[in-house]
This record gives sequence, C-alpha cells and structure tokens, in this order.
Amino acid sequence: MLFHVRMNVELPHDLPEKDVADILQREKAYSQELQRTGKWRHIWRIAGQYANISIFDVADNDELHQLLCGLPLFKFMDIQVTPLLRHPSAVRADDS
Ligand SMILES: O=C(O)CC1=CCC(=O)O1
Repeated sequence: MLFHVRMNVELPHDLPEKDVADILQREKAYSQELQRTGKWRHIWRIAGQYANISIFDVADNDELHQLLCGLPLFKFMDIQVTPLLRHPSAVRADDS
C-alpha cells in the first residue's frame, strides 16, 4: 500500500546542540535504511520549510504506524498521512 506522508518538524529551541546532532544523525540512518529496503520510496524537502513529503510503500496501516513511531524525530513531528491508490487515468504501468 502506498501512503503520502507529510512530516513537519519542530525542534524545541532549548534542546542542547549535541542532542539535536545525535537525533538528526539517527534520523538520517533510520530513514536511509528504510529507503534501501524500498519501504520509504521517496523523500522530498518542502522548499522553505522544515518539512518533507514522503512516499511509503508498506504492507498496511499497522506497518506504516510502526515505522513512523520509530522515527527518532517522531516526538518532534506533526505527521499527516494520506493513503494512495492508482488513478484509473494513469498512463504508466508503475510509479517508478
Ligand atoms: O528533515 C526532515 O524532513 C526529517 C527527516 C525525515 C527523515 C530524515 O532523514 O529527516
């Protein structure tokens, strides 16, 4: 199942710099590992915002929930999820 996920990040201003660096390093490693598995298909920065648009390809809602809850930045994020399905007018056989 494909999901469009928007993640808005808001880090507390009083979070110590070394904690921020640690979280961001772990976030990058976690995200890149999921991208390598194909579960996190796309990640795009939203211009001018500390936010991204991502596409996940996972088995079901439960798997998506588990993956999102595992994000090191999870507690600092506002996450909006939109389930996707193929449009009947799409001309490509896949979305790669
Ligand atoms: O920077 C972001 O948009 C938050 C984020 C999600 C995965 C990642 O590496 O950073």
